[in-house]
Amino acid sequence: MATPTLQVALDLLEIDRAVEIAEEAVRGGADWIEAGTPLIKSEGMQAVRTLRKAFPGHEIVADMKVADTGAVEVEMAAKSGAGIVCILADADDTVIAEAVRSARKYGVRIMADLINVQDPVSRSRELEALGVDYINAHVGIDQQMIGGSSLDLLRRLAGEVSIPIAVAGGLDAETASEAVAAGALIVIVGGNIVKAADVTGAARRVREAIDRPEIRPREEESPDATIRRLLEAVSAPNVTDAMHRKGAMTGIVSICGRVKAVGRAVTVRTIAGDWAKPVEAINAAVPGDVLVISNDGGTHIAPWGELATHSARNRGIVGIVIDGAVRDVDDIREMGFPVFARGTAPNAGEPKGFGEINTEILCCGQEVRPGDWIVADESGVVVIPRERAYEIARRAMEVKKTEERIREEIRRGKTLSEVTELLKWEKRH
Ligand SMILES: O=C(CO)[C@H](O)[C@H](O)COP(=O)(O)O
Repeated sequence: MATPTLQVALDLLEIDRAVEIAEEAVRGGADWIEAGTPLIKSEGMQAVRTLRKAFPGHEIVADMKVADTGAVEVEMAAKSGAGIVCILADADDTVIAEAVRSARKYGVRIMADLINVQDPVSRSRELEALGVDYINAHVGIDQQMIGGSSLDLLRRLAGEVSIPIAVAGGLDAETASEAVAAGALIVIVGGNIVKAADVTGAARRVREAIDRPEIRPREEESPDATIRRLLEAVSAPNVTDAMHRKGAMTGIVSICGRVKAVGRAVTVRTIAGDWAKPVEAINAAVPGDVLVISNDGGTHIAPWGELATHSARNRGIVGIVIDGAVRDVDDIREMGFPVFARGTAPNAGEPKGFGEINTEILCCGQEVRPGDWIVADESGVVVIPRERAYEIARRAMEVKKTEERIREEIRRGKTLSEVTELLKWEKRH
């Protein structure tokens, strides 16, 4: 069996960082170096030229995702030093044919990216007939966030074409190994190498895994369990970043300091000083839920205290969020239970029974529906609409991973604005 090729995809915006990361990835065993589409869009063909110069002994892949003007775009990449140029498999046959003619003229190869192709098997056969050199079974980053799997796509292609098959899309050491076992000859890894603090270590793990391909039995996980696992691993700031800075409640703080709550919302609407519905809602919850109480934002009278907290904890509720006040703060702090509130007040009011359980509510400026996901930590409380929970959990994990590499570069001595090239990316008016 041929040794599989490891291609590291530099999906970054800054060429200097890309070169540094590529050097580390090569030390870990990367063979081919890809100028990722974002890097090419940010830096232009200069990205390809710089990589060509920095890595004279390595194949440079230009992920142009060519959709039109096949000849000229392949020529640009070839003249800048790419040995392989990526085009969109979905492009019209005229574009593919022109790209192939140009590739033959300039001595480079063409990789066709199957991203978003409706019938990948028959399109791959057509591409082979058109002279494409490699097929890339690729599920894009946005598609991965809603559960798209490049391994599933790859398995559909196995044995259908005779040109080499590459695979890309969210691969890590384990899935890369499975991909080779399923027939991939080129394994393309982006985020799970380039976002790691230890890029060399991450590349080495993938290298070792693809050199010993195997299919490991995978434990099935329910969608809710996946969402919870991911959200428990990220912070409330990671989540709001993933939601384009949306979803955060305002004017609410953690009563117990460094605690965290992740769960589906059981919602309660009541009036200030009426603690009947909040306490009744404990019975409506299942283990793992978070109670979210809209209490008219009143901070002079508390609908929640230590006995309710005690009862909620017994029920398996993992957190309380109150658009209002809480009391018995000393006892709750001793319990270390995640309670988030606008403020504190010693008086409790009366159990009158106004309001409703599990209807849409407005809590600290955010709409919350029953079953929406809540992530609350010392930075604040964020609401994730239930229908986007899987996607946002995946995206929040990507935010966290991106920060790992930035943190590492700051640790090595760069300032944050240097790492992110802040001045360059200020919005132009
Ligand atoms: O082409 C790409 C995105 O369009 C990426 O380079 C490719 O998906 C590999 O990156 P990752 O491993 O992060 O998915």
